[in-house]
Amino acid sequence: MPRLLLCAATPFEIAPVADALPRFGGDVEVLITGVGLMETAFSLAARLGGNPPALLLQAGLAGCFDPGRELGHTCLVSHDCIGDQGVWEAGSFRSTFALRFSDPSRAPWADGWLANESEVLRKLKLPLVKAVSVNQVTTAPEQARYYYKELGADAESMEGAAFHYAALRSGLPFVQLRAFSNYVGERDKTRWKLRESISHLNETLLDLIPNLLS
Ligand SMILES: O=C(O)c1cccc(C(=O)CC[C@H]2O[C@@H](n3cnc4c(=O)[nH]cnc43)[C@H](O)[C@@H]2O)c1
Repeated sequence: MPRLLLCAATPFEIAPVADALPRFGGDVEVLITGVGLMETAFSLAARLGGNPPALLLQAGLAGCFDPGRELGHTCLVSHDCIGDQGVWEAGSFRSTFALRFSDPSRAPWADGWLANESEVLRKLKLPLVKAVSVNQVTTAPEQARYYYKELGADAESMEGAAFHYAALRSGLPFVQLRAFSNYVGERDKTRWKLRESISHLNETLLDLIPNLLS
């Protein structure tokens, strides 16, 4: 019975670790959730409804908002949220919380965030960042400015919030690990650090997993 569920949106992001699974002797199970919030939420709900593992780990690439941060490096996500659920109106964004469609402090939400308060996160020696999850990869500068400067997010992904939500609703400890593959808004893939970030992500995972299992 696996003790750790390793989730990723695509098989490419975690291929080196998936190939090395036998070294964990059956303790690690891989779940490829698909890209985006909806597929991730459903995959996790379906898997966790059965025989849940003791710990959830999500690994993947992310866009980076901070131009001073070096691409390729890994970080852990302490807080995630849904960035683009709401409306752009008169030049500014109003979330469904701001529109009063729902309560930003109703569990598992805390002030509009899905926070990871797990002890396990603080024990790992990696930078902690806030992240925003989106359905549409950000290209508009005013939208990027809103996520970075107003929300205070450092990272952008398309699955993190669904993972935090499913883990919090299931009451399971969890860790979200991301490697910065690109600066948010950069659409020229030759300027992404795909190879380096996937390789760093997987090296970090191979270090982290034995720690998490010990
Ligand atoms: O083009 C390729 O060869 C390739 C190989 C592996 C992965 C990719 C991806 O594009 C991964 C998409 C995945 O990564 C997250 N991501 C990465 N950058 C961003 C971003 O700027 N904004 C939002 N999400 C980003 C996201 O979670 C996707 O699922 C390509």
